[in-house]
Amino acid sequence: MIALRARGLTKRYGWNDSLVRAVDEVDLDVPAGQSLAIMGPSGCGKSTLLHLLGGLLRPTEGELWVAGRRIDRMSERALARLRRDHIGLVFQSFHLMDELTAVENVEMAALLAGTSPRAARRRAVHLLDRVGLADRGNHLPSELSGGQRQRVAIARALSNSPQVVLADEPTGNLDSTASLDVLRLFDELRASGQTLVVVTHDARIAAVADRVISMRDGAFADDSMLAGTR
Ligand SMILES: Nc1ncnc2c1ncn2[C@@H]1O[C@H](COP(=O)(O)OP(=O)(O)OP(=O)(O)O)[C@@H](O)[C@H]1O
Repeated sequence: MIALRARGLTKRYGWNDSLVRAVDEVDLDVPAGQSLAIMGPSGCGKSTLLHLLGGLLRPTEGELWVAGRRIDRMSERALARLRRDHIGLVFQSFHLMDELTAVENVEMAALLAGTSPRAARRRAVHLLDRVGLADRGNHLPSELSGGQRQRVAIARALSNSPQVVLADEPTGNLDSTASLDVLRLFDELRASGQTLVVVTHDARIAAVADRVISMRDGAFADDSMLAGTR
């Protein structure tokens, strides 16, 4: 099964002299269970591509399927539902709610999706345990280290059992010890068969991915499958 498929995916900003082809006719197939790292110099289009794949940005041209659904012309309402039900998002700056505890941050999406409070709490506790934070559920984000906050954000991203987890520089704000914790977690997710797309400058994250794509000027410059090496 293909989790993500893009054909001629293009995102342009501006026009005439100020035209930027942030993503330029990209073709991509990510089979379910594959972990993919996207690398490349600043400004090459990595974040734009990830935002397109997550239905957070609309392409200027091209076709895009996520979890078997064509999304490039989907209504905003249907897109919001698709993000809620099938996509997990992890950002560089965590995006946790400061006034909610770790467990409340993780259960929030399930509650909004209509899961019962008891089931949402049970799942959130399970996910915090999975990311190694069983004893931090009642802490506020301000009481957690950067690495712990990012692990809470990853637990939250997993709360809807997403078909695809998309992460934009998940270790970008972390020191190297904290990055290592997040890296181990991504490696565990990869080993468990979670489909993952991670935009990263961190060669250690790329080293644990099944496949690494390098971008240059909005297009793929190099695509290496690391299959067989693990
Ligand atoms: N909203 C916008 N309006 C105009 N241009 C934009 C916009 N967002 C991004 N761009 C341009 O699109 C190109 C790709 O940007 P993008 O953020 O995707 O790159 P990136 O590879 O993720 O960079 P970085 O590694 O620095 O985060 C850049 O030239 C950027 O200036």
